[in-house]
Amino acid sequence: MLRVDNLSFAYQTADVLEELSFVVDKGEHIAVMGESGCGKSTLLKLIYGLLTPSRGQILWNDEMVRGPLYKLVPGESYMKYLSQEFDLMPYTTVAENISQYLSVFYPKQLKERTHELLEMIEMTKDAQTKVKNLSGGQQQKVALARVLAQKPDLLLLDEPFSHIDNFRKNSLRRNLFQYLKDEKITCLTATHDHQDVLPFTDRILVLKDKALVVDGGTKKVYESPSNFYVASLFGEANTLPITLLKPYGDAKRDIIVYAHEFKVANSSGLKTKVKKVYPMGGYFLMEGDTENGRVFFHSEKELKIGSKVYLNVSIETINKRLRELP
Ligand SMILES: Nc1ncnc2c1ncn2[C@@H]1O[C@H](COP(=O)(O)OP(=O)(O)OP(=O)(O)O)[C@@H](O)[C@H]1O
Repeated sequence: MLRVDNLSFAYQTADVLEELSFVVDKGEHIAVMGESGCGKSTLLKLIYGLLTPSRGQILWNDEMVRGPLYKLVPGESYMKYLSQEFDLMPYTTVAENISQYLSVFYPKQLKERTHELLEMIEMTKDAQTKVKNLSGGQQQKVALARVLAQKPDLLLLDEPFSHIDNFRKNSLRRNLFQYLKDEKITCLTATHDHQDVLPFTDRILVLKDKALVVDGGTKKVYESPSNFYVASLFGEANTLPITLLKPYGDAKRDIIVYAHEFKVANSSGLKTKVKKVYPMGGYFLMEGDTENGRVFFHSEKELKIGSKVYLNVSIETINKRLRELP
């Protein structure tokens, strides 16, 4: 179990994290989310022991994680950290990079393990290619395989798929997170991409203004975001006075509606004038004007700029959001 207690950290004089406390159970998958610069990477570096907390402590199975003031070589053997810089050996092969930390005294196991990881990252054909000749996305996959080689108990991933194309990203995510679940490897993933989060994590930590503002189950955080900042981590969201959607509602309350939760109708609902159209492949993201200001919504059909439509939200969604309001 990972325990973070009252953790604070400052670079020189600038405070980055203040009094964070949370616990992660063995085998849990956690997403660390928040706007750029909110301290996601810093938190992972603190947990890995690359930085020393200003206050508070980090414990893994009741053992204190030692920062660089106490250890010459940072990091504990039971954990691995995949940073945004891949830190590979460019002039050696993919297979050599992956097996770098495996024991040469067990050549059979070394070969099998390397092959298993090459299969996971779908790069068996590139085993003998030198890393310097790989693309950024391929290097990121090799770096990922390398941190898995020794089967860590705790894995810290910083934007692990940021360089990988969508086509391969999806299968890599499925392979990786299934493997981590099967092996009961605890994992914290810092990410901006909700597609890394919704299908694969158990819980979400949201950072804002140096603090941990949300610690909750993934489904709950997504379905009942506590505010607009949290909802925006999952895509286009809107904040609307409840009266615009439900005439008998409490006039002072706003609710959050994701763009995909609106249903477009020809009459009755929130009157909206179409302003902009963004083709998204399977649907159109629309920007519209209402009496309350700008609104984002999805439409299956391309709507004409300047046309008037009416937006509706299901009563289940409204009730769900109202229940969760403080
Ligand atoms: N080595 C450093 N020295 C001084 N300030 C730093 C250093 N590294 C990061 N910072 C600052 O600390 C804050 C948190 O940075 P961090 O990289 O942890 O954010 P992040 O949430 O991971 O951002 P991103 O999503 O863009 O990767 C930022 O304001 C950043 O400018």
